[in-house]
Amino acid sequence: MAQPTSSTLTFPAPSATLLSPYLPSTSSHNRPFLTLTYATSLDATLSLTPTTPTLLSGPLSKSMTHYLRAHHAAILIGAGTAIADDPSLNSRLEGAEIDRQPRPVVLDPRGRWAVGGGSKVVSLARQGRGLGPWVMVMEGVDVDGEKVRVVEGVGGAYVTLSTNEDGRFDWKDVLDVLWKEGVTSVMVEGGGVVINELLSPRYFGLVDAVIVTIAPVWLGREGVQVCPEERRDGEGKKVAVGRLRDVRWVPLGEDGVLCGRPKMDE
Ligand SMILES: NC(=O)c1ccc[n+]([C@@H]2O[C@H](COP(=O)([O-])OP(=O)(O)OC[C@H]3O[C@@H](n4cnc5c(N)ncnc54)[C@H](O)[C@@H]3O)[C@@H](O)[C@H]2O)c1
Ligand SMILES: Nc1nc(=O)c(N)c(NC[C@H](O)[C@H](O)[C@H](O)COP(=O)(O)O)[nH]1
Repeated sequence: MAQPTSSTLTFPAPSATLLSPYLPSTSSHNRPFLTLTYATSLDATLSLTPTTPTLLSGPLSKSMTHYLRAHHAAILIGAGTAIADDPSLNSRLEGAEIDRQPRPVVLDPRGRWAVGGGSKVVSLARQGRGLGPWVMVMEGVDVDGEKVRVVEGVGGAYVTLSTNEDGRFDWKDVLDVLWKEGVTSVMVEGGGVVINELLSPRYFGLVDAVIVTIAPVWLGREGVQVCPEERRDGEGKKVAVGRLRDVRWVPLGEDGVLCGRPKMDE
């Protein structure tokens, strides 16, 4: 079988069938269906360091990511990933025309992401191969006018959102903004801060599906690790944060893809 190229990826139908129960369904709770997805090493690490783009997914699981992107209305990342990776945030799946492209959303409360004409996401939007990004910033932050011009020039927007005392958005507010803009599903791709926050006891219940690619490699210390805040019962005893139910393992090349629906332990 031909290896997928970076511009036109295909995802085999039998694998797509295995993933189908985890794809977004009509939301029954007035917020977008939220899929949390990422690739991790055998030591639960997302990247070698916070600023080192690290390819973990093999060709087939990379195609899966683009298949998933084409099945969500939005793709969301934190500013750390936007800065470290200069990601494309579009779907390069064969046949994913502009009407199947997800809306890129970046949580960037302080407006740190240096989004400019040379950013991949902007350049793809200019070519009609992706949508302009929505950048969520905190109230009162002074965003450079040139960045606003570039983002708005490709149909994106800077969106202001209130923060808590730690300068963080409440995920319910983030989802609320997206829902009001007509976004019915969002694929959250990372990075570490975002993933660990969504897996924390406070937000665990917001995640509808988890799809994790596990690559056969160890990255060692100093990487960005998936390790959410601990959870304690009424007596202060440590308990598991939660687990996945309706679990399915999908082998994709040398990677294993774990799918499930999160459930917080009673
Ligand atoms: N393997 C993978 O699947 C994968 C996926 C994504 C990123 N990565 C890697 O992860 C690394 C980056 O991870 P990271 O943890 O440094 O950054 P991150 O992408 O999680 O971004 C963190 C930043 O996002 C913003 N943010 C996140 N949650 C917020 C909230 N609730 N409210 C307000 N702002 C919020 C803040 O600015 C925060 O500093 C990079 O090396 C990248 O390559 C790997
Ligand atoms: N599925 C997956 N496998 C990986 O090995 C890896 N490093 C990421 N990382 C996710 C993160 O969001 C990256 O920034 C985008 O994967 C960049 O990829 P694009 O240019 O958008 O295709 N994701």
